[in-house]
Amino acid sequence: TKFCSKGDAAIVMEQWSALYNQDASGMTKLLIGRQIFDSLFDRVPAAVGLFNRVNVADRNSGGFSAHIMRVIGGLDISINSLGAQCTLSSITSHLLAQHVVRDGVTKGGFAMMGEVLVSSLEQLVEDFNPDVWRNCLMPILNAMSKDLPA
Ligand code: HEM
Repeated sequence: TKFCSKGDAAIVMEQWSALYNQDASGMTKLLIGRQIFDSLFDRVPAAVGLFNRVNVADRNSGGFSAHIMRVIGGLDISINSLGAQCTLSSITSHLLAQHVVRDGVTKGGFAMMGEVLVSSLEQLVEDFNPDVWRNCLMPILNAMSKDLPA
């Protein structure tokens, strides 16, 4: 299997930046993130409880909205670093460290997040190619979760 070739990375970065860029309003970014979390929670209702600290009980609250923006921001800088291996690996190891300390966060949860991202982005990105996106998202998510429990 070939993981995220330069050509794949270029497509993903370009398609991502068409969706998530400086012209997209904060509200648009929040809606993208909310859709991703809603579909994660639809598939894995048990995951909701992991986010009690950030007021997941009210998904429109400031606390949960701010959480969504931290996550989507982490995804954004990761995708934007697909062409820069060193930068990407320092970002993913930082994100890994931020998750290792959270009880209940698992590799399985990240695998599910990968599927959720692909199916949500499919509806938002023009000319979406799921294989290309998988090739590039999986290494990011795997690196972010490599020391988590299964
Ligand atoms: C695209 C994948 C993901 C990215 C980029 C991401 C990014 C982040 C970021 C930036 C934070 C804030 C860290 C901090 O301020 O300490 C965070 C917190 C957290 N993440 Fe993730 N995350 C991802 C996926 C997941 C998944 C799949 C789970 C669980 C199944 C998860 C569970 C959590 C939890 C429980 C917190 C702590 C919330 C709190 O502040 O109480 N994350 N994540």
